[in-house]
Amino acid sequence: MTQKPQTNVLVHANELTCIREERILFDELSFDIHAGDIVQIEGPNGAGKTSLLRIIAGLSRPYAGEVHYQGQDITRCRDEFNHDLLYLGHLAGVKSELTAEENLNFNLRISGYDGFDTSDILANVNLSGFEDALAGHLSAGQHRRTALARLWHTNCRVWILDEPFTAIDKKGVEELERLFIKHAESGGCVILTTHQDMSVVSDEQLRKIRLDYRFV
Ligand SMILES: Nc1ncnc2c1ncn2[C@@H]1O[C@H](COP(=O)(O)OP(=O)(O)OP(=O)(O)O)[C@@H](O)[C@H]1O
Repeated sequence: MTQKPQTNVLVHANELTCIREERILFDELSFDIHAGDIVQIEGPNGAGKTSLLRIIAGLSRPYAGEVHYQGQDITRCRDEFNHDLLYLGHLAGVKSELTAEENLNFNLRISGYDGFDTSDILANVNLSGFEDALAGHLSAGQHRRTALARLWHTNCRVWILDEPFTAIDKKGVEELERLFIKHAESGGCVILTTHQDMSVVSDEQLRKIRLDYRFV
């Protein structure tokens, strides 16, 4: 089913149903995500938050329903959607055998960016002096920051971030929150999961979509 797009709806979830191991995680779930939205998918462990993010990102298929990007089913505008999508999963896509700088370079290049001063970008995430450290030798928080560094340099409008604050210290979380606000204000959207409360993004700026663990 193709929906008529509202002008500022970026992502539309249309009656999504997800079943895992014979358990219905969510059923006929629909929502719109607009330009300017910061949306937290919340719910207890195992409720289906990561499953929902992966479906929105087109990484896995729902049992039923579709995801639309700017009015088109994402299975029919995959190139355009992927071009505008930045997905950061649990495992964050950081290679332990590469340095922090090599990881960032790699991630920027596969997203089509080249020739940038990566040391400036790493400075944004407090990794100055660690450019040449192997990611495998970094602390958990520094490892995560290596993955997050690309957020400071992307033109992608849709950010889907699975637990971006994991292992990040308080100041780092606040910097990320400010970046989310800036991104939303410039016409993008952020869809994230976190078990932490946010302190910079206000209740008015944050939309929540709740999933509850179901017993069937
Ligand atoms: N590919 C899969 N195959 C089978 N079961 C899966 C798969 N992916 C997720 N599940 C199951 O679906 C349920 C929801 O998992 P999911 O990772 O989406 O939850 P979550 O809400 O993100 O949890 P958490 O807060 O712990 O990260 C879990 O019971 C999980 O074991």
